[in-house]
Amino acid sequence: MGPHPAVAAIRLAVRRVLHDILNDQPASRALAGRHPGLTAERPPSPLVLVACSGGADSMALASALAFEAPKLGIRAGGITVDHGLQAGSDLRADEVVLRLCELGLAPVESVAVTVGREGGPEAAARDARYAALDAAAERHGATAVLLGHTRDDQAETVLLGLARGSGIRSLSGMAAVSGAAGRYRRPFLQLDRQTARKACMAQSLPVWDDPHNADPAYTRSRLRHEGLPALEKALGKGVVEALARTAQLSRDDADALDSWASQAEASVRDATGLLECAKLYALPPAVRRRILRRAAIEAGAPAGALFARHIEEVDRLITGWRGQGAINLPGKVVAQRQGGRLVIRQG
Ligand SMILES: Nc1ncnc2c1ncn2[C@@H]1O[C@H](COP(=O)(O)OP(=O)(O)OP(=O)(O)O)[C@@H](O)[C@H]1O
Repeated sequence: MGPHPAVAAIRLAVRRVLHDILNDQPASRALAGRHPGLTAERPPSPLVLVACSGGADSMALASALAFEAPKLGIRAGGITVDHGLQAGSDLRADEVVLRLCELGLAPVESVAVTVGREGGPEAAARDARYAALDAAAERHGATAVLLGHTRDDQAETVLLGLARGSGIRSLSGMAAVSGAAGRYRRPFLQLDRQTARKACMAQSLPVWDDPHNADPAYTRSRLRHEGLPALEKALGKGVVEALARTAQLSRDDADALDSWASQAEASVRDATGLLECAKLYALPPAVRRRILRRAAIEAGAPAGALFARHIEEVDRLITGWRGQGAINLPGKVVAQRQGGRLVIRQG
């Protein structure tokens, strides 16, 4: 008898990503060159880490990694991050370490982090977590780190972007591959949360439900427990899948527009490198605003603080010129129109 369908599904998702990781590896000769002790025939086997919170998604991911990696000659380890936000979180992290070891993963490590305040509690925890995962990947020489985001997480991310009124880049949600040198991989992005949970049950894997996930103080939690169920009730069950598809389509569109903007940028600068308003005016708004955004960031505006309304205001210097004064942007950056040129610089 084959494995439970949910277990088969999580394993297949992980197997595909492991194949991608192997295909993305530099040729064995190049590897052996960097490790002089090794011959071209025997490159070191790559290490893939799973980032595991102990929740159903990442426990399912860990179990599938432990099952699939050895068959492909890949070493599989795990990292759990202790955010220190709840009493006893250190004990919980120890428990996750134990479970990952029981799955046969090695190395397994728990990393304690200090969560700051910047950007709110969710963003601060995320920043601290990724910094710790990056450091762990470097320390262990890992080729990749797997994250347990599911299709449901993707749908939530798309909805949050939609509600913020930001552009298609934010509707494109999370990438299947991201981070430095494509370090982060999300094998479950096409898989629903229920499947991950069922796979844990079928394998008798104990899972931990993060109370934050159910805490109505968190926007994402409200969306998960109230927003999406209401949408499903109104629009039908396929809404999560459709939102995930929206993410993929938006990503392709956003990539195309970004590359259009990169190409167009050179053609709208004068000999001294300043942006020419008439040439900017002739561009489609989506391309023009991308160029403006990039120029503002280049001048020193922090990307995270630069919102659509800022760029719209700068855009009005081009499309609605009536002698406006300088526009202040985050990071003490100032945009102003001077004799048919747009000057964006730190003031
Ligand atoms: N404390 C942690 N330690 C290590 N990795 C984590 C931690 N928290 C989250 N992650 C990683 O980030 C992914 C997404 O986390 P998030 O908290 O958004 O989702 P989740 O629904 O709680 O996931 P899970 O069910 O796996 O806990 C997780 O699947 C896991 O890979």
